[in-house]
Amino acid sequence: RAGDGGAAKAPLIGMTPNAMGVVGNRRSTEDFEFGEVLGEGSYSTVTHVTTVHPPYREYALKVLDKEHIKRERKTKYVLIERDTLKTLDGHPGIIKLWWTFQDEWSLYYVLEFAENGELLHWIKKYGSFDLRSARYYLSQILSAVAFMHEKGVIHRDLKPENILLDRSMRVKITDFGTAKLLKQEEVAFGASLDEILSEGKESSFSSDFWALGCILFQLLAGRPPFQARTEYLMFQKIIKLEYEFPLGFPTDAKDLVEKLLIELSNVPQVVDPKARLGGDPSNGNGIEAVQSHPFFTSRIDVDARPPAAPPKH
Ligand SMILES: NC(=O)c1nn(CC2CCNCC2)c2c1CCc1cnc(N=C3C=CCC=C3)nc1-2
Repeated sequence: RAGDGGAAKAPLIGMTPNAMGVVGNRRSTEDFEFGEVLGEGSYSTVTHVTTVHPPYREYALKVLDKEHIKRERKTKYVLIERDTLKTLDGHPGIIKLWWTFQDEWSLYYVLEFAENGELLHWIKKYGSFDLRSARYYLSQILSAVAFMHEKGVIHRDLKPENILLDRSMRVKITDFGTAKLLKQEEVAFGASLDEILSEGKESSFSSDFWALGCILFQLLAGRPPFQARTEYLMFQKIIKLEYEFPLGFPTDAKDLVEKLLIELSNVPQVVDPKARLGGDPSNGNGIEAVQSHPFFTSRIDVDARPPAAPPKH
């Protein structure tokens, strides 16, 4: 480090803030040992990596192919994901983007590693969750969604595949490549924002609430509410609200699912987005209405525990 005065100005050796403003001292793939591939997209691959220098840390390294991004005109989505993760930095329920770097061929996102993978894996492993476990997971997902919406981010693809679990089985939401990041002035609109957005139903906050209803159903039923052989048949079931609760589905959970799964349907009495739980923030029917629902607040007698942290894969 430089002498008097210089120390304050001289950057730490080998440590410079990147575009994220995050000081990362891993500037190339040489700094990582590559492990298993965790997931692949049309222009990216996510791999479990460990730093080769101490302190040894595990990350999920997302490698994005520059040529493919340009060819497929995906630059906008790449930037939305980066900016969204930067905007959401700091919430424990959202995968953290530690830093980024690039080389001639690729962009690299150094992301938090969620050791226990997808929530969907554990729903399939256990068949379905008990009420206490469903509340454990849904309350963490809701906390992350509340934070996202407060920051003007709509995920738009919330599902058990994109809800990851860390080594302590804590929720870590990922995959913001299709998220909508509202401009500051749009976020400033606050309560009336949802109405502006609900013209384009696919991009309003309510699409995340719909997803919460589907996730809660799946946690307790062990299957999604809507299943069909084709997308067209699926869409028909959704707009007609054609789904059935299995016998024994808990009452409070049933009520919450019914109140969340009314947004995208065209059932006459619910065309108004305000009819949906969470759909009218200006009248106290915002995300707080979901958080204060009896599903989260009523006593559960069953002394069930969320799935214990499982043995390593
Ligand atoms: N698209 C991504 O950004 C992404 N994709 N994955 C793996 C996907 C596998 C299919 N379902 C969605 C996620 C990740 C991330 C973020 C960062 C991230 C962090 N930890 C894990 N962990 C996993 C552990 C075991 C199996 C799968 C993923 N995965 C990811």
